[in-house]
Amino acid sequence: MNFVLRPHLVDRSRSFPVGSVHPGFQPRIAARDVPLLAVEAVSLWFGGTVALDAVDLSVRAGEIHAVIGPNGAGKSSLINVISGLYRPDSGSIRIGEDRFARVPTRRLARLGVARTFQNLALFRGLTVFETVTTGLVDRISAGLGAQILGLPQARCEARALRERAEAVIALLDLDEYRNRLAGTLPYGVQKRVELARALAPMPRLLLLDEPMAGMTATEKQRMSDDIRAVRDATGATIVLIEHDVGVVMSLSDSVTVLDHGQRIAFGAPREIQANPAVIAAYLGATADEVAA
Ligand SMILES: Nc1ncnc2c1ncn2[C@@H]1O[C@H](COP(=O)(O)OP(=O)(O)OP(=O)(O)O)[C@@H](O)[C@H]1O
Repeated sequence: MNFVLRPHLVDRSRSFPVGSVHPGFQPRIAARDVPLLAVEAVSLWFGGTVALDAVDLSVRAGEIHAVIGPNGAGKSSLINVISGLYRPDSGSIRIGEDRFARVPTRRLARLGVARTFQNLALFRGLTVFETVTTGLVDRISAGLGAQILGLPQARCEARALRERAEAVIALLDLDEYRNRLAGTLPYGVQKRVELARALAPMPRLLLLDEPMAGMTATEKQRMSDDIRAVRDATGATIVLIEHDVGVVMSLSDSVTVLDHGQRIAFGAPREIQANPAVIAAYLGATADEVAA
């Protein structure tokens, strides 16, 4: 992998149209029409409970794709299958050119996949900068001896990783917090730090399990802006679970709706909003409420 990072060029005030990539980052895949992720007829059972029932999903490179559905619909199970935590009972997962019956968790970083979890999981004793650099551990190739001795290769690598962390901190506007203990920051900022840590290895596929859970409306708006900025700056493909329909409709390029483990709808947010099955099954609301 060969990323070029120019943190001084990371400027969030610039707007990058879909299909372009921020000059501070060079992602591995930037082609938009190629499906980066394909979930093919995946089923997953827990005893007698079907969590995923022959679910298909296809996400093009550079898209923001939302997975929605009522409680117990299978959303987390789907993310856990894509990130290799669960082995599906049948079906396959394709990431880029590679197809798996079970995604190998140990190869996730090399496959260019990173994820966040529903619950915050930050080390309380680490600063924001240190937390972000923990996302880069898999990127260290110099041996321990070379690091201890400060050999040129190790020094060069350390500098590149530091620059990587700096670029992410700049992109997510975390500069003012960089030396603060991550666990002491307001909840919304901690979630941003978590996003920064996941982004640090420059994944081509970023899986976000309820990144806005428990947030106020203002924090959600901020997180939406951040997620969009990440996609626009890095070209990463983003799959996220979110309950707030308003957020999903304004943030996503495409949406999958699950109910009782089945995919009941897939399409652009506007189509989803008007889909009677979605309104009935997931939202339990009127079309007007969905559109609100
Ligand atoms: N580890 C597990 N063991 C047993 N059953 C499970 C497990 N994980 C999920 N399930 C079951 O699988 C189904 C799908 O659960 P999942 O957590 O994927 O749904 P979800 O859409 O993410 O729900 P929520 O919005 O409440 O987080 C549910 O019936 C759930 O009870």
